[in-house]
Amino acid sequence: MSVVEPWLHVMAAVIRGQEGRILLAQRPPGKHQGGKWEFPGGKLEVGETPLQGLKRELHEELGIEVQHAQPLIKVRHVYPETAVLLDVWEVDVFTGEPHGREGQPVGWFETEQLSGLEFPPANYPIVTAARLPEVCLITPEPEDPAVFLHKLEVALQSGIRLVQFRAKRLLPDEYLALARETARLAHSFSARVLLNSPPVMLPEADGLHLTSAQLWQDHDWQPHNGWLSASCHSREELAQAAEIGVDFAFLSPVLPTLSHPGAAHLGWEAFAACVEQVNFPVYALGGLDNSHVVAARKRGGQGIAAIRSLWS
Ligand SMILES: Nc1nc2c([nH]c(=O)n2[C@@H]2O[C@H](COP(=O)(O)OP(=O)(O)OP(=O)(O)O)[C@@H](O)[C@H]2O)c(=O)[nH]1
Ligand SMILES: [Mg+2]
Repeated sequence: MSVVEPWLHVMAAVIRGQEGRILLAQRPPGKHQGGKWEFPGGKLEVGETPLQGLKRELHEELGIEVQHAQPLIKVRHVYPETAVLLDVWEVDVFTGEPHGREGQPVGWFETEQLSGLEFPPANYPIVTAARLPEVCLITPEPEDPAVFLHKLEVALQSGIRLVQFRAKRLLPDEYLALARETARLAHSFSARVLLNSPPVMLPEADGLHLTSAQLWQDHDWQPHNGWLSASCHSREELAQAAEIGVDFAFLSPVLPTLSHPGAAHLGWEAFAACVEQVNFPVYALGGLDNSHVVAARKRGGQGIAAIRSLWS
């Protein structure tokens, strides 16, 4: 990311309503990026904290009072006219009926409708972050397929909506057969499945996940369908993931893990510093469970990913 100072600090909100629908506004025709859909918000004023600025903007533009909000993602983007830092928060509790107080059209959209709308160019990673859940299950090495699918169903019943199918010891045909079953079962819960380094990409998968070694291979990884994600363990790997155009990443190990007890880990401070340098969502991974979601969000992360703590 090029360093252009000063960044114009803009607060913007992913406002969640009933059934997770998201409130968008249309930018007035005469303004920068006019006519496009936006996450409501505006410029932070001198002396305001980000949360104060967010609350003020949403009151001014929509007439709502924010009751609860937490950081979702920060995106830096350089337009020919201005360099913006979009500081995006997720608002899940508010009072008042949102309406366009400045005459701008507003509407509620399903997350799946977002990719079909026209946004300012800076918004692509925000749309990804809005579509991704806070928690991602990474599957443990499958032993018996029937037992594996049963445990996967239990996880899906408990609310898992993103699964990274990881199976390093299966033969290619076994991998693909179980990956198809995993996608079929996950889709019946409206959950999505990323395939971790599959022998070939399957059309029924929702994304391709790369190992950190694959990041450095001279290969065009962009899948025809779905997201591209990657495993990273350092700033260098995150920068390389940005270079090849991943949609999001997993950064590990954040805390000590049971599988590698004595190994070095990043800690939350280094996690936050690494996340700050990229413009895409990053899941914290390593020694984490559901209770760490808030900590990950506070450090700029999308949420947490785990194997052990999310599997029965
Ligand atoms: N609010 C908002 N601004 C965005 C988004 N995406 C994006 O590139 N921007 C850019 O961020 C900048 C600040 O936005 P703004 O026009 O809402 O600022 P504001 O509410 O304070 O308006 P004002 O200039 O009338 O006081 C603009 O250059 C806008 O194009 C988005 O999703 N939401
Ligand atoms: Mg605005």
